[in-house]
Amino acid sequence: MTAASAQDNRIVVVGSGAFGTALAAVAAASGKAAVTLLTRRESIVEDFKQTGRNDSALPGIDLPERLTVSDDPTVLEGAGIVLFAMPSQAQREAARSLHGFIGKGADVVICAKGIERVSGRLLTDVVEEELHLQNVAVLSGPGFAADIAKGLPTAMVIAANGIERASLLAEALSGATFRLYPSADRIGVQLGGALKNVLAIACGIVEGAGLGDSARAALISRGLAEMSRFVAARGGEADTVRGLSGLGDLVLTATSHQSRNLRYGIALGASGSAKGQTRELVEGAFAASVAADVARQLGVDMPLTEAVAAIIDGKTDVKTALEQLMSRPITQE
Ligand SMILES: NC(=O)C1=CN([C@@H]2O[C@H](COP(=O)(O)OP(=O)(O)OC[C@H]3O[C@@H](n4cnc5c(N)ncnc54)[C@H](O)[C@@H]3O)[C@@H](O)[C@H]2O)C=CC1
Ligand SMILES: O=C(CO)COP(=O)(O)O
Repeated sequence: MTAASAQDNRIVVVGSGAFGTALAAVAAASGKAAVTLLTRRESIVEDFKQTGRNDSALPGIDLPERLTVSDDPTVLEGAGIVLFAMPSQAQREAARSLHGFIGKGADVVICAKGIERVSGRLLTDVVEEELHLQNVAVLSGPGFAADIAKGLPTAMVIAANGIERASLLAEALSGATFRLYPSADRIGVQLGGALKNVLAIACGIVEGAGLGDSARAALISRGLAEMSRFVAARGGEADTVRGLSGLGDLVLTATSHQSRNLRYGIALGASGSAKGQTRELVEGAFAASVAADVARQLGVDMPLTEAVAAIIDGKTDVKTALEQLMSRPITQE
C-alpha cells in the first residue's frame, strides 16, 4: 500500500545536500520503493554514476546501488512521496518552482528545521500555499546526515495531519537502521526543530565562552521550557517538545561538535560577540530573531532565544547578555 493512493509508490528526495542525500540513501537501502535523489546540479548526477557517492555533500560515503540520481524534475510526476530536503529559507522557492511537477495526491514531507524568516510562518503553511496542497508533513528529530547515511541507528519523527497518515509515511520511510515515529502534531514537531537550533547556538556560546557544563545543563532545561511555551502559543502540543523532535534533537545538537549550529555558537562565545561572524550558514541564526519577534507578538517569554537573537544581530555581546539573563527576577520553575 502506498501512502498516497492517487500516485505510484516512488519516493523522490528534492535537495542533494547532506540531509537529502542521507534520506535518499536510507530509503533506497530499505528496498521498499524506487528512490530518486533530485538535484539541480548535473555534476552530482555524473559523480554518482562514476563513484557511487555524492562527495560534495557526504564525502567518502558509499550510497546504495539501487538509488537513482537525476537532475530532471519530471521524475516528480506521479511520485507518491516527495521529500523537501533543502534549507528552510529555500522551501518556498523550491515549492514554487516545482509546483507543476508534483501531483495533487502526493505526500510532500518537509525535512528542514526552521521558520520562514521574512514572515515568521511555519514551513508547512509556506509549502502548502505554494503547492496548493493540504496535509504537507514534517520530518524532524535527532539525526546527523552522515550518521544516517552510514547506516548508524537513528530515530526521528514524522508528523502529518492525522496519525494514520503519519503512520503510513513512517512505515514507508523507515528502514533497518532508520526508525520514524509518527506524530499528529505538525506544529510542535517543526517548531521543536527550529528552536533547538537557536538553543544549540546558545549552548555553543556557553562552550566557546568557557561558562561550564552546569550552564549548558541549565540552558537545555530552561530552553526546553521556552520551547514548550512557544509551541503551545502557536497551537501545538507542549508535550511534543519532550520527545525526539524537541529534547532529543536539542541534546544531540547541544552536545555534538558535528552540529553546525553548535560550532557557530562556539565561535560566537569564543569571540564574545557577532563581529566578524557569518550568520548565513546555520539554520538557528535565521530562526533566532524571527522566533523572538513572534514570541513578543504572542506575549511568550523567551529570554534565551531573545539573548541569542540580540547577540547574532549585534545588539549585545555575550558578557552583557549573560549578566541580563542572570539578573532576571527569580521565578518558580
Ligand atoms: N545535515 C544534517 O545533519 C541535517 C540537516 N537537517 C536539515 O536539513 C535541511 C538541509 O540541510 P543540509 O542538507 O545539511 O544542507 P546542505 O547545505 O548540505 O544542502 C542543502 C541543499 O539544498 C539545495 N537547495 C537549495 N535551494 C534549493 C532549491 N530552491 N531547490 C532545490 N534544491 C535546493 C542546495 O543546492 C543543497 O544541495 C536544513 O533545514 C537542516 O536543518 C536536518 C537533520 C540533519
Ligand atoms: O539537525 C541536525 C541534527 O539533528 C543537524 O544540526 P546542524 O544543522 O546544527 O548541523
